[in-house]
Amino acid sequence: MNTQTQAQRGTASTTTTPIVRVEGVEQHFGPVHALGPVDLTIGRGEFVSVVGPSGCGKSTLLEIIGALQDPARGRVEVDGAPLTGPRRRTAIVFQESATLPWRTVVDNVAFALEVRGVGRKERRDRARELVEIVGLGGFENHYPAQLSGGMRQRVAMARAMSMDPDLILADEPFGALDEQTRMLMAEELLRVVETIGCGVLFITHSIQEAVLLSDRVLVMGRRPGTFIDEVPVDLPRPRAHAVLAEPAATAAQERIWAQIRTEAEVAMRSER
Ligand SMILES: Nc1ncnc2c1ncn2[C@@H]1O[C@H](COP(=O)(O)OP(=O)(O)OP(=O)(O)O)[C@@H](O)[C@H]1O
Repeated sequence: MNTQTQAQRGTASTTTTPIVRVEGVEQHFGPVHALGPVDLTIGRGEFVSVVGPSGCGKSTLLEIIGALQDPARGRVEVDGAPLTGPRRRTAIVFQESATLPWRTVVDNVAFALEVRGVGRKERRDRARELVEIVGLGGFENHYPAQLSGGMRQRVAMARAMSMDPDLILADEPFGALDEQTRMLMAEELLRVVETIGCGVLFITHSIQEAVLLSDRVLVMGRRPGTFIDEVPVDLPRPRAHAVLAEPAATAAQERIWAQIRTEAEVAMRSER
């Protein structure tokens, strides 16, 4: 896949080495061939989404790139080096990212900095800045139980950002939120990613969300998942929801839907 254009667009680094390079990656769980083989390149500062039917292997791919599981076959390079274990600058955000219930919002965000040995004053200052960025200003001293699900997910996002990530791996991060909060969070994420310029691998079931956020959308076929289409999203940035009405956005959504429709139908029938 040609990611040169996106790699050059990236602001996080002067080098054009992609942040992620995956070659021939496969996963098997006993007799279950869960994934691949897949190849994938993510440029620096590039936002890539993966959509595909339930159970096709999307989370498996993300977990392999996050070093949460080893692939059965293939190679993964992050930031130009073979992946040997979890990386400090890879931030992972899940649907139900855990917050620490006994810590306030600001102390939850400061936690990753604390683990890295950053001094108390510096980490609190940085955490307050991030809390502000994700729109939780005024809630610094609240505890997770006093927040809505959407607000807790913002805490998780701020904590991920506190790690100064060059790569964010997000697995349905807004999947548990209501539609309205989800839309607001997607715009928030856009703003954050456009500010820090890191690479993103984003897994979603929402074609609309994928088109709104991404430079490219990869469509995965049913299990064992391989990429069956790559849809570039040629829309200017910064973006907001209004861009979804543009012809380039509707064309991209229709193309993606046409690709996954058959896959999803077959996958659904085989689950029955
Ligand atoms: N640890 C495991 N042991 C056995 N099978 C697994 C394991 N993890 C995943 N699988 C199987 O591998 C396949 C791919 O799973 P994965 O979670 O990656 O799919 P997905 O595309 O993320 O699904 P969804 O969209 O429903 O979240 C599924 O059939 C799943 O049941």
